[in-house]
Amino acid sequence: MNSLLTTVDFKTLSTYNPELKNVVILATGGTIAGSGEAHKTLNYEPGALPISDLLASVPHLDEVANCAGIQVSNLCSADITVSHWLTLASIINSLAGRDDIHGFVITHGTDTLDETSYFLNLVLKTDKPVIITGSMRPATAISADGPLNLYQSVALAANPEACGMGVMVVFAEGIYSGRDVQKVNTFKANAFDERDFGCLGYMRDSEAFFYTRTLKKHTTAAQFDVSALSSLPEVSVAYFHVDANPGILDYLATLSQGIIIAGAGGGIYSKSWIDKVGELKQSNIPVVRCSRISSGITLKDAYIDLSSNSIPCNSLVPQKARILLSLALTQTKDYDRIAAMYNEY
Ligand SMILES: NC(=O)C[C@H](N)C(=O)O
Repeated sequence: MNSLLTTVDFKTLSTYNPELKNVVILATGGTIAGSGEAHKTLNYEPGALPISDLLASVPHLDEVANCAGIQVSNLCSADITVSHWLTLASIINSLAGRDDIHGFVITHGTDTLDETSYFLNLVLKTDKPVIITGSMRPATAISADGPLNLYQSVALAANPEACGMGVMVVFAEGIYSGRDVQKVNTFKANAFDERDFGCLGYMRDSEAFFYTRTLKKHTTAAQFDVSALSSLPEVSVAYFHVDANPGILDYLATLSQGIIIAGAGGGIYSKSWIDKVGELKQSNIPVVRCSRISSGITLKDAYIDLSSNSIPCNSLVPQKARILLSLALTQTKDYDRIAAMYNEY
């Protein structure tokens, strides 16, 4: 058993209130734990402050839930690895079985938060709320946005309405699905949105207002089980552009068991890439087509899928299509089965 699990004991909290729900906070780092000069939001150290400081910075948090923190890592989210994902999945899947734990919040850097959200959405085996949040301004900045994001995430994690909704992201008073959330601005505090679909709802103070839910499979309905894995099949992303060298695909094939192409328009690429993708199919390296455009869908297309050599991604962005292909490859290399997953998830 992971030694971090034994540290979760709500009754030892000086503020413990038996009337409230119990929420576990898993801290991974990011700007929400960043430290620097108050007026410099560009130059700071991400992942510098411990979870205890983050919790202490949120007034009235002990009125919405009893919170126990676990420091999983403390780094910039560009340094998150599959090993961190497997650790998060294993901790949450283990703790979710406890009757005295009602929800989870993960604090995370915003730059790869969309990827961690989708991965966990596919591999967690719980209906209990799992909320991911972060901040755009470091904890030490003027008008730091982390404390409100954390306050509202804990409130949502303690809210029974959030059960069974899949992994969600709370950011700048919006509630987003882990499947569709994407970062849409490099520096503004309102940095997240959902591909084409708006958001699931809003947070106002500690109250949640839901308006919609995702129809795609997740958590307890998903078929993926990573509990026995220490790594995932390697999948790389190739970005297509005018006159792109098909040799890139040859190179990626030496590193990868599957390849995602971020194609132009509806996920297309040149004849030289079409030929190369055909060769990859012969070599048993599945290729999934996505678009480098951040909205719309990528479907089967007579021009590009001449002999069904590639699998269209439906509506996932390349970095999320990569996660699904990696998980799919833990079960199959069959093109039809993988294609079905891109419609289900
Ligand atoms: N706003 C942030 O959290 C950005 C930071 N570089 C990270 O992803 O860790």
